[in-house]
Amino acid sequence: MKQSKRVLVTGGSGQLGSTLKKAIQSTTETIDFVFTDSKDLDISNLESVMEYLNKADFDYCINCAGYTQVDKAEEDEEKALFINEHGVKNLAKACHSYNTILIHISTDFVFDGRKSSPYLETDRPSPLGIYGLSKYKGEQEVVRNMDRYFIIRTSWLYSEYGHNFFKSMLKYGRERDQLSVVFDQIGTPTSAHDLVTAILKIIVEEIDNYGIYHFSNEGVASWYDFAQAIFDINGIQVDLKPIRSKEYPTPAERPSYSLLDKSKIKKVLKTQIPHWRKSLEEVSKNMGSVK
Ligand SMILES: NC(=O)C1=CN([C@@H]2O[C@H](COP(=O)(O)OP(=O)(O)OC[C@H]3O[C@@H](n4cnc5c(N)ncnc54)[C@H](OP(=O)(O)O)[C@@H]3O)[C@@H](O)[C@H]2O)C=CC1
Ligand SMILES: Cc1cn([C@H]2C[C@H](O)[C@@H](COP(=O)(O)OP(=O)(O)O[C@H]3O[C@@H](C)C(=O)[C@@H](O)[C@H]3O)O2)c(=O)[nH]c1=O
Repeated sequence: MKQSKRVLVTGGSGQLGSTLKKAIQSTTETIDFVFTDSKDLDISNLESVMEYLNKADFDYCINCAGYTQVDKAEEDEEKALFINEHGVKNLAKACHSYNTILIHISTDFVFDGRKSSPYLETDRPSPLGIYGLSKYKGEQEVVRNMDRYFIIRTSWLYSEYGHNFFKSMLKYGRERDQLSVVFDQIGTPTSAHDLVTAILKIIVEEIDNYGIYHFSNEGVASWYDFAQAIFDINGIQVDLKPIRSKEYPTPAERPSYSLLDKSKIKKVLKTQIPHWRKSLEEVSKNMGSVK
């Protein structure tokens, strides 16, 4: 008889993968995790993916791998699609062949932001840029190639690991006297720790309501609000100026509104989700940056 669940993690050295690695150090559950990074397991190589899944009897695969550079993707379309579409297709096919449940992470950037109420899982994606398009195409490959999957769309992920807006603001806020941040893009920051908690709950409780889910922290913010809260909580004095997106031109257009409706995941996991401000205080404490 099988002793404990076996979980394969791809993209294990990125922000989400590192957060997951940290979280399992304090879990009391008997789950065997195998963390891989892009050198151990390149998801864009079908042969390697098949070989890896064949090696062990994995119950779950958590796909933390992805191409995540939103602006660079505009000039790097081929690479973004190779990882976020083709790579995810490989994982979906292999997971299907080896009876492994796939937990795949997607993004609020699959939406165009033209709605004015929180996006539901059933709303039609219409990405504005290449990154969002590549993530949407990846979602479609999962849906097309397998049955037992969770696609979790999340937004504005941050933590003490990897590259993210929270860490950029801590750096710039300390280096500069003045900063300008857009106030006309509205969404919700998500602590990677809270997302990991939800992912682990799916596995531990063997949730079998497969499908697409939305997950972010509770509450609403603009990037300007988020930056201001980062500075307040971390005791950083900087002159922060609210600006419109047109005053901060970027290669990729971002959705002006990308709030995610989380009713479905809260109901299925029978859980509450912390407000983004509360989680920001936690992550700031972990970072050791609170004054
Ligand atoms: N960051 C955010 O704000 C949000 C992220 N997401 C999604 O969450 C997921 C995790 O994001 P996050 O942790 O922030 O991203 P990171 O960029 O921090 O990590 C992604 C990881 O994927 C790895 N990777 C890239 N290409 C491959 C490949 N071909 N095979 C295997 N691994 C590969 C990278 O490794 P290497 O560095 O060696 O290339 C990196 O470690 C992504 O799918 C992303 O789209 C969703 C919403 C918001
Ligand atoms: C650094 C900076 C950014 N901005 C703006 C640019 C942009 O519109 C917004 C967010 O900036 P960033 O480029 O850091 O974040 P961005 O890479 O757009 O973040 C996105 O990443 C991908 C992976 C996702 O899936 C999304 O959910 C989202 O988190 O803030 C400023 O206005 N001032 C600044 O000083």
